Amino acid sequence: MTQHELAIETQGMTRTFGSLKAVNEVDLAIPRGTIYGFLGPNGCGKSTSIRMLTGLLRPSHGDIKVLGKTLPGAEEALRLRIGYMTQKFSLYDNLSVVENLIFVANIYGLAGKKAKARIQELLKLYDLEGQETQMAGSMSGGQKQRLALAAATLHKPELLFLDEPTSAVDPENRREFWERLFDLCSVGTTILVSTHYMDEAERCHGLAILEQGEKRADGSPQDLMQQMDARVVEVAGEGLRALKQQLTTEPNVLSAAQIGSRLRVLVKKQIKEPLTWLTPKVGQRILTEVRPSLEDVFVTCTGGRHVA
Ligand SMILES: Nc1ncnc2c1ncn2[C@@H]1O[C@H](COP(=O)(O)OP(=O)(O)OP(=O)(O)O)[C@@H](O)[C@H]1O
Repeated sequence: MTQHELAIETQGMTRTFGSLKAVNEVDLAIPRGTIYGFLGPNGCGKSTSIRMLTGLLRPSHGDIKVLGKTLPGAEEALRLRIGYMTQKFSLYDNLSVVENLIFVANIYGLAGKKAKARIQELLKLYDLEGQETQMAGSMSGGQKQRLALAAATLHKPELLFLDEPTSAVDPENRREFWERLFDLCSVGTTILVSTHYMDEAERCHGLAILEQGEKRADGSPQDLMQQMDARVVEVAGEGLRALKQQLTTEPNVLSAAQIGSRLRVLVKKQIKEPLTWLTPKVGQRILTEVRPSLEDVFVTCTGGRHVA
């Protein structure tokens, strides 16, 4: 892939805080026009990575190219080309919906008729008509999120960074939000979104699994599931809590987690016949090999240390 087709390219991107390596030697190659996810638990370095890629934080070392420009150095040139929606609602609670949007428009040098027209367009697009004069602080989580997305995209950025954008909204609003992201993507916007939700990560074209500042895996959700280093077996029957305790002591079992009335067991790939291998360990219970999920990939990549 040529450089022009990549929205983001990093080699060895690293950021330390004292002795802590918050982001450690991360390589990325994110194609333009895609939705790319950072999946990982709290503290794995998602926000720190995004802050470096937006030019807000200097890397300790490593090469970063965003929309073909080198960071640090091109912050000002990139300012109008990228959008950033932070983890916390970053607009003014005591300004109205329209006042917030006018404020953001001014930051991007948009005023007068042009600003007014763009704001009207956004109010319609993000379902905020009728709420123009409402104080942002009094809006629901879903409405605030739509307003924040309107603000982050007001200047029609080519590249949009979203840091855990849906942590404060319910499943229905999350779903709707993702539909909006695909609308933006369909008109050419590249989106980098961080999340700790598996279902969100599964919607991305590509994703990186991050843990303790390091990239553990990278690829499309489908490829990651297919190439996983473990096989998945579900066990149905009695006494699953005790069985779980027993199986997690096995070195070849990466994890065993109960899902309803079944125990989902991840067996290392070096065991060629997981069903045969497990049979003597589970007594009369019923075994079925099932297809991996992204959550299984995540657990496998992180060595079973994190169970979402
Ligand atoms: N300015 C800072 N000074 C010191 N340590 C920091 C700073 N910013 C981040 N860290 C540390 O770097 C690590 C990565 O933090 P980061 O915020 O990037 O994680 P995250 O994956 O975004 O998690 P979360 O979702 O909880 O924000 C954490 O251990 C955090 O405490």
